[in-house]
Amino acid sequence: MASMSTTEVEELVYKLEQLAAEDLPPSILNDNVLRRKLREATQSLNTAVQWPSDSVHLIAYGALYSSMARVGVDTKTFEVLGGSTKPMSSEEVAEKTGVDPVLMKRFLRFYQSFRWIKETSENQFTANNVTKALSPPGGTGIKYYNTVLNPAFTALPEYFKSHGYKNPTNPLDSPWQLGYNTSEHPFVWLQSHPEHFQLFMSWLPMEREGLPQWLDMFPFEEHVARETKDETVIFVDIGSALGSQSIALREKYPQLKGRVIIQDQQHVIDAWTPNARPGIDAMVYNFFTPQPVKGARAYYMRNIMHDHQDGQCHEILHNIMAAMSHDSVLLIDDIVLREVGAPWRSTMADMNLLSALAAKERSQKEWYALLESAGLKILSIWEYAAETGDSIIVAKPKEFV
Ligand SMILES: C[S@@+](CC[C@H](N)C(=O)[O-])C[C@H]1O[C@@H](n2cnc3c(N)ncnc32)[C@H](O)[C@@H]1O
Repeated sequence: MASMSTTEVEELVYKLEQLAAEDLPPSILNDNVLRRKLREATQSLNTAVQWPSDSVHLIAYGALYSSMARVGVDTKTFEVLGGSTKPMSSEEVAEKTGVDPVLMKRFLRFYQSFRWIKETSENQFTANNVTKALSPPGGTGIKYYNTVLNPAFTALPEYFKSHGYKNPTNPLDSPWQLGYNTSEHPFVWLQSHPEHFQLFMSWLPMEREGLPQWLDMFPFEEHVARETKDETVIFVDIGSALGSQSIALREKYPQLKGRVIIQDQQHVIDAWTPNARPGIDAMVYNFFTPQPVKGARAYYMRNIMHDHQDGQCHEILHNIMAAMSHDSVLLIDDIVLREVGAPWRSTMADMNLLSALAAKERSQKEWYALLESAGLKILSIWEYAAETGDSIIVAKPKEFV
């Protein structure tokens, strides 16, 4: 253990306070590695200095954070503060949001204590990076988790107790069904709950906001789309939702020749239609049935495999493999869990999948085992966001390698 004198620790505290007093400089914010190191080091230190009752309170109040964030989003408190160029008093925020001034004062006191907003002097508040993250469009994430997933999260203890602490593998008997008192699969349930479906669709494209994206790193044109013609199908986005990654691909390579196709269930394609983009074709398709688009350059799935157990993944993969040609690659965009020291963003995602779909994130070993057993060979894995372990897994049927 590094030994530091009391004076050295005081100097460190002073330096950290200086650093935190203003917005961090671009030299830190734009350096992903340095930024992550600082985040992790301060988090470890923060944990190490907690008194026992701090730890209990910070963890036990989890439900309150979610609810209070939701209140701030619903009342537009974060948005109002984020939109102001100067600090505001609680009365001013109350007037703009229509909240009782006494209540607003209590809200703002709470938010500043957790550093979701900044208190510049007595009764003067301003936005910080967290306030901005909770303002539109990011506040959608708060609504999504608070509305759609909290019932499943809340059901976890009772679910595990009543299921003998066995690893859930049946998507029709997961914490979701207990929390919602339903027997339906979540993807079916969402079809008859428009508010929840809308939140799901809105949140998906924003989930990785601020982190590096796969197209920043993966050389798509060089690896997948060389010498294409107008009629070449270059990208089939299977289970695309509203096509965020197909849109990103078109924006990154506006000159690229060839067709981009999104595929999803009927109600999702219906939601896409009013916002359809040129250069992207939409198709209703159930990935448990034979893939109708043959010989595409890339079959891409983001966050699809992680929604399913291995048996269902095999079905989906075999449907794709039967459509692939020598020139085709499979691109799986999912988390590859680190064997040691998995980051919290990836373990949260894993518990989220467990709660909603009795599904899971996979480690590198699990990915190799899954794809090998389906008859695929992994050619490479490109980790593009160390914060989450998000990666592109490039694979081909063994007979084409
Ligand atoms: C977790 S979302 C991922 C969406 C998108 N790929 C993304 O990363 O933003 C899963 C998607 O799979 C779609 N889906 C679920 N079951 C499907 C099926 N049987 N056939 C086609 N799509 C399906 C859902 O409608 C949803 O859009």
